Amino acid sequence: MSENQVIIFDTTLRDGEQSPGASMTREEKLRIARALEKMRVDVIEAGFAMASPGDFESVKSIAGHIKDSVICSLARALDADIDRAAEALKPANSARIHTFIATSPIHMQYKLRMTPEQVIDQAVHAVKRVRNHVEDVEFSCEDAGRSELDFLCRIIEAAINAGAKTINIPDTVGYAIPHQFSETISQLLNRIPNADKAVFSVHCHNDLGLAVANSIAAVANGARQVECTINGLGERAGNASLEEIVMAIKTRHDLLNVDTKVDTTQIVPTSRLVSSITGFSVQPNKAIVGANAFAHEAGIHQDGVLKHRETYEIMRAEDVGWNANKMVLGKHSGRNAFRARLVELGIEFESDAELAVAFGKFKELADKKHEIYDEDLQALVSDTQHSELVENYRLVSLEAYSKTGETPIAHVTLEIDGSEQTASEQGDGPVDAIFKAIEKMACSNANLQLYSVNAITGGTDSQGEVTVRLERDGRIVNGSGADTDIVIASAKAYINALNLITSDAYRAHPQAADV
Ligand SMILES: CC(=O)SCCNC(=O)CCNC(=O)[C@H](O)C(C)(C)COP(=O)(O)OP(=O)(O)OC[C@H]1O[C@@H](n2cnc3c(N)ncnc32)[C@H](O)[C@@H]1OP(=O)(O)O
Ligand SMILES: CC(C)C(=O)C(=O)O
Ligand SMILES: [Mg+2]
Repeated sequence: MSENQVIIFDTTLRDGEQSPGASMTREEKLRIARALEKMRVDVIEAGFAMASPGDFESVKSIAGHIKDSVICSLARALDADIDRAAEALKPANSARIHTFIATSPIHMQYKLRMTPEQVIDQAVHAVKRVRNHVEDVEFSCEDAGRSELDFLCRIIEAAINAGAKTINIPDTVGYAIPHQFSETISQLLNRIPNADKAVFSVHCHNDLGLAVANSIAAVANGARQVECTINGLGERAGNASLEEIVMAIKTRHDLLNVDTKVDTTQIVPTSRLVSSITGFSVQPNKAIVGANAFAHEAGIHQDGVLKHRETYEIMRAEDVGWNANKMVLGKHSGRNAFRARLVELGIEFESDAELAVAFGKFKELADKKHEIYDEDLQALVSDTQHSELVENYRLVSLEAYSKTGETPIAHVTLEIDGSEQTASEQGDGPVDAIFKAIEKMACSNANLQLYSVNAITGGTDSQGEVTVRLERDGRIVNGSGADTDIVIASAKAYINALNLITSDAYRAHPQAADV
């Protein structure tokens, strides 16, 4: 292995599963292990064989099916744990046993109730026991982040002499700070006489939100294995997230000068798999795999990205498994992104003035809705492009009232040929009452043939698009109206149909009447 390669040790199936509520079945673990293998993760910690018969079977099953990654089981520094791990790993192509014991004063005194000398003896015994089963021994100093440096040097030297090939330095409770943690790694590598006989690894927790920063600081100072989990799943605030570690190493190769073997295009599919199996959703602003990680809504950013992607992106969405980056149209978007999206949808404006009108309507809509979808744009543009239509009827205001047990009533004010009129009507529902009130003023004698409502997009803040079909003297028109308020959308659609059916242009070209 090149000295510039960082081994990616995934512990989603062991430490990730220790996250309360994240327990997985054997089949689920196997699916995730297959995804990790496809991603070319070097080592998969498949479980803790001693923990339960189910975990034993999971480790065994993964060991039997996964051939391209090393399969590992955790074991306390106890013969029974180590033998159980070895049993579960029998079917593996390449097996590793990861044995550990706590080395911090607080853990040794209160949890293990052992002296430091006893802990060293037990660690050495455990490493030797593992060596009776497999060559590939990993030894961890649990709570190394709060352990004394001199003691770490002593126990690690002894563990390497006993046959440990990987020495893991966990920051078990997420206590470390990057510059301090990197100093610890440097000191260990410099002071332990046989340090060159083992790969130094780190395993950081995220209690202070520093798991990735600490891991990267350690890599910069000589650590060559990082233990991490998909989506940062793990005990309490989680472990260092695999996707962040791998992409930091890839993106800042200029600074770190190391590589991993990971196929980064598998990151997003694997993240989704872990999220769907555990039910732990990924927050939208999560680095790399969050829904917004490659999305831009701000007009200035969108403009920059459209002109030159790297102005606001340090990675390519496609490199981590997204289809592409995303321009989200919303209230912070600008004209350039608006126009670009419309061009993609095959919609072009004849003049800048027409674009300006549509953009104005878009901003009004964006103030009411979180996100504007393609269907919203299509409805909005079709509204704008029919604006050459002579508007004999214009909605000024409406009020609709409905209450259980009472007949709905609507008060509508229209501008008809320039002057305002108001009418009130009752109906079977608020929409029926509105249509009756409009008809009372318009006296179009048109027949309502169709009324349909579509939620343009999902969510209760979605725009409703209403279609109203009117017929008069054999002429049929479809009017449409869109609004976040479905009752207003209905009135707009009816009035649009009235304008169409009374328009000379449409009278001259009846085939244009369907919009
Ligand atoms: C930092 C980490 O993530 S460490 C891994 C944590 N993961 C887990 O604990 C998940 C799986 N664990 C389990 O299923 C159970 O705890 C088991 C099966 C391992 C052990 O269960 P039990 O035998 O009932 O013991 P229990 O969990 O109550 O206590 C742990 C015992 O292990 C001892 N112990 C803890 N770590 C080690 C170690 N590395 N080496 C040796 N003994 C240890 C404790 O001192 C305690 O011993 P005691 O019973 O003599 O006081
Ligand atoms: C078992 C060890 C490596 C661990 O998970 C930790 O210390 O956090
Ligand atoms: Mg851990």
